[in-house]
Amino acid sequence: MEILDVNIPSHPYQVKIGRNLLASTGSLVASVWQPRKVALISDDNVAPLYQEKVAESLTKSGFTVCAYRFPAGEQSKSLDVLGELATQMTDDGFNRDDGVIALGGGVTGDLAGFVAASYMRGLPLIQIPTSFLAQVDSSVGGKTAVDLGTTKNILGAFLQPDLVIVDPETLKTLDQRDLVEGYGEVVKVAGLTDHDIWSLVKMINSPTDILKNSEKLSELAIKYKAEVVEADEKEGGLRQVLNFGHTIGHAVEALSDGKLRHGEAVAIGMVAISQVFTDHGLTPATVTEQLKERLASVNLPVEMPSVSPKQVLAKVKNDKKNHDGKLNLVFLKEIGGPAIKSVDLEDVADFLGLTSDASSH
Ligand SMILES: O=C(O)C(=O)C[C@@H](O)[C@H](O)[C@H](O)COP(=O)(O)O
Ligand SMILES: [Zn+2]
Repeated sequence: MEILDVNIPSHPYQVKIGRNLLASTGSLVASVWQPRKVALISDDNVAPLYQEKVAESLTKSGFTVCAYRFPAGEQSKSLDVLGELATQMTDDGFNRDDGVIALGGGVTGDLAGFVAASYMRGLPLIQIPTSFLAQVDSSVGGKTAVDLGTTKNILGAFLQPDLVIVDPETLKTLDQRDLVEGYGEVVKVAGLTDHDIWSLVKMINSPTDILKNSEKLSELAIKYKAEVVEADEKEGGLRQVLNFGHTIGHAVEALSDGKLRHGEAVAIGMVAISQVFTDHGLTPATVTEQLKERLASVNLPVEMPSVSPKQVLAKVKNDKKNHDGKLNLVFLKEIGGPAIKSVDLEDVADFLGLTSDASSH
């Protein structure tokens, strides 16, 4: 088992990575929590695969498990589903002595995380990510949220988990598209940091390669993310780099009406923003080409879908990285060299080339 420390000063915790760790969930959870009642939250894809096994292990270690499930998909990251889960927890008598465990992919982590953050103003949380996207990115760092209509992650809270358990065996049950979308976030980290992870990414050319290297990729991606959130937990500065590709990515994801997965939209968003900065002479063309080539090598989408630039612009202007009338855009000066450019909101359309419905990047 690999143990990574996330040394956030106010809330340090560990990420434990190892094959078949799900079977030992009870003892792992017991290493950070006294026996208590736990809300074990999964979607209806993951619940039939792992909920019983995890519940059994927790019960053996003295926990009382209430297993809840919700319909799979981004549309469940909603206030309605949040309310349904909280209602079940109220019916089952949950209070502040209890805890929430998110068992599933990115949607589950964000949703169950926000249930934990908001129920009685905060219950402790443990993340057990079962998708590649959640393992390499969303389970670490404490972002929790739901969407409002097509506006992504607009209601949420920072709640660091007490423990993250990563079992790479769960990736074997993912369909190819789910595996590959998570890899979009890995390429993001590789672009931001270079070093070992970019060297490994350069050798990956198929979903099989992703699966073979998933453990090492998770370890490297989580190590980098831990360093960033240790330095800037609440995204006041450095953490914004983790949003590389997300400004345009979130916009096209929201406008795709469920057709694009998060990691796919981020792949499109990284190439689009990188091309913008290449056009402005701030990102070398070779960097944009390399990003595009690495993403396309596993069949991630890299071209903007046909969406109205006006609609993209409206979404982009609503971005969380918008401060004091300026939008902070993350770009790469080189592989491993992220930077942030603040652009006045009134200049964003010109800067991004989103000026008319006839043109888009
Ligand atoms: O953890 C972060 O910080 C990130 O930005 C990671 C992103 O990959 C992730 O998609 C995050 O949830 C986006 O957050 P948001 O603040 O842009 O909603
Ligand atoms: Zn993301």
